Amino acid sequence: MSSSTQSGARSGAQDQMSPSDITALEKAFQDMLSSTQVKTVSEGSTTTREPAHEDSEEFDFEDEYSWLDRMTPSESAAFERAALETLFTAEGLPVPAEFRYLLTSESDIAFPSGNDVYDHSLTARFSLDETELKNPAAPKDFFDIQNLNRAISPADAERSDVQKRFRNPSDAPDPNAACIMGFGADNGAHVGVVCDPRTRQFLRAHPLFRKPLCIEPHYSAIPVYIAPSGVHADAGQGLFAACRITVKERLFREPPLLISPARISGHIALQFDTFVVDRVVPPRVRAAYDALHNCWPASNNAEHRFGIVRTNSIALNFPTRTREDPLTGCFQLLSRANHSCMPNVVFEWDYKTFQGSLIAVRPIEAGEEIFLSYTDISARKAVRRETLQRMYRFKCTCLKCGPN
Ligand SMILES: C[S@@+](CC[C@H](N)C(=O)[O-])C[C@H]1O[C@@H](n2cnc3c(N)ncnc32)[C@H](O)[C@@H]1O
Repeated sequence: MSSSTQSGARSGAQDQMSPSDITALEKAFQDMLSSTQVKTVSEGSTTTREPAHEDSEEFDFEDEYSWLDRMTPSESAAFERAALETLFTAEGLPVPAEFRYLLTSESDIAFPSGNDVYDHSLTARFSLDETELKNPAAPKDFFDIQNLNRAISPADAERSDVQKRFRNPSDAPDPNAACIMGFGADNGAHVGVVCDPRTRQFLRAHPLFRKPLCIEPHYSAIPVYIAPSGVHADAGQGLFAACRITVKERLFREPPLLISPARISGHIALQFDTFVVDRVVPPRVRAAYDALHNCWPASNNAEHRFGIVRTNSIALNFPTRTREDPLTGCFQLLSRANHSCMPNVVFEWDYKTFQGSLIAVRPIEAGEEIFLSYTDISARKAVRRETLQRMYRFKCTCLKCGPN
């Protein structure tokens, strides 16, 4: 499966954008494409260009934006429509409804950072909205987890093994997961978040709250592809380098599909089905989430969807949470990386831009599988094996562990 085949349904987020938002976004995007300036990111205090390749002297625009040439006919059509739309606005004419999309149902085009409309770059100003942070009122536009309870019928609950294993009336309400919210563009959240009330307050104050979240670079320009893993016959899919990747290169950034606490009660676990189905997340996100791997046995959809969270979540450091009690994220691409105790990439989460990324820790050749470590690689083999078996249900046979 290639990364572009995963991006199925139309993004609800983009559907809901106002014509002026779309125009501004389109203009910024066009400006960015025609710009001769290389966009910069700051690493700590130093501002540096993010290298496409360590060994390339000049930034190669043709190469960087070659995905424009590789657009499918429907993607091109979407661009044409967007251009038309810009014309309508310039003429002061109402924009016909059929032009109100920048995205097609097949495309998943996101906007590289550095534009001045939705700037997700690391140099962008980051300031939490103080009024929102001080606002004690429970916002109306969030689901109260208690209200979702009714979505699980008693019959379903009775049948569910998850229910039998975890459900305990004293679990509710779970302080770790008292609310469910969408984070991302208005009326079309890109990220579904299960969190505690304090985190909810922080997220509401985040500069990107209700803004479209972007994927960098565009999916078709990301130097990885998804294919059956070579690590083990049962390992499912894996991520592979599409070209040579140099050490310290950041492969891509992507926002999570879903965020949830690492420790979660059975009461909340059972809500995952409803949560994902109940349109808390838009169709694109739901489809991407459902396509992820589940290593846990499941006899119904609730168990299956909870299994996906358990299989694919990566710890994210949030200002509201401790290292011992983190929130975790499931990612469309990132979560496809398999484990090795000798990884070739590390994971990095940036709360400011709301994106996770993979960074190469050594050169990776084209066609080589990309591996993350799911556990503490300084721990003894027996400890690593036990952790991986307990949490991810596989026996690691990487070079460091050996076959036995
Ligand atoms: C986050 S997913 C990784 C992507 C997954 N392989 C897929 O098909 O989408 C984690 C699951 O992948 C499998 N896996 C990851 N690393 C593995 C390895 N080194 N050996 C065997 N299975 C592995 C296990 O089933 C694990 O629960």
